[in-house]
Amino acid sequence: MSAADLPAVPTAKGPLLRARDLHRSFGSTPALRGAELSVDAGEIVAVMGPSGSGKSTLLHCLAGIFPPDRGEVWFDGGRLDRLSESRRTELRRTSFGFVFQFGQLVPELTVADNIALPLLFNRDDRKDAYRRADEWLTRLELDGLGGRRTGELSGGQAQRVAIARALVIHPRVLFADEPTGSLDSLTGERAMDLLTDLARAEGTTVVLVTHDARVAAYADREVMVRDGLVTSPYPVEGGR
Ligand SMILES: Nc1ncnc2c1ncn2[C@@H]1O[C@H](COP(=O)(O)OP(=O)(O)OP(=O)(O)O)[C@@H](O)[C@H]1O
Repeated sequence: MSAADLPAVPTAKGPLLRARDLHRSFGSTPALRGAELSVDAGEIVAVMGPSGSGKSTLLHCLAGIFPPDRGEVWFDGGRLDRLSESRRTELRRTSFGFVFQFGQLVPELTVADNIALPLLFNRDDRKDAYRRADEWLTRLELDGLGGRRTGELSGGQAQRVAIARALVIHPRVLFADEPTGSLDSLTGERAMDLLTDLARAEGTTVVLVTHDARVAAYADREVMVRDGLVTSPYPVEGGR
């Protein structure tokens, strides 16, 4: 899906991703209570905040994993929250990459299979998909590991495979939720070095949820979520 398929485009230029007055509850538990966030193209933004403050829910709404109960999500000038479930799924497959803390790789498949998978889902040529997977293996310092099952990898290697798999489609936005949460600090720093260097080289926008200030320090900008609201920096004039 291209941005042209999204509903009416009111702005020629503006943030790539924007949340306006997002509300989302789970049963009687409010997770978001009017969250606002704007992210420019190419920006790396860290979303910080205490446990249970609504960070992951904000990320899930921004990525169209589920729609908010109320409020708006804009992507590339179009209303993401108004898309059908199937169009949101397609957008995630073609334009967004994801790195989570755990369990994102398919353990029965090899490292190369895992990285090529998003390309194969998008019906890319098989040979080309594996060639590109190979390139990303090198970029993530995983040379020689393409034939291994992902269950045989160290935590740091597995997380770098997950980063390669997220970036192989050249996503417009990379969503990362506690990407180093299961790693020791040195291994986590190496993963963050690679993630942010590659995102900057590719011009990929990154929304990074973390409670770790050392991880957030890799971002261009930090925002704080508290009690379902983005409290810092507060939205300022001109749409930010
Ligand atoms: N699927 C769900 N079902 C029920 N409640 C949920 C669900 N997801 C989130 N919540 C609740 O919504 C609130 C916000 O959760 P969320 O996971 O967004 O916070 P978070 O800041 O990412 O927390 P953490 O840092 O601990 O991952 C919490 O009270 C949480 O218990």
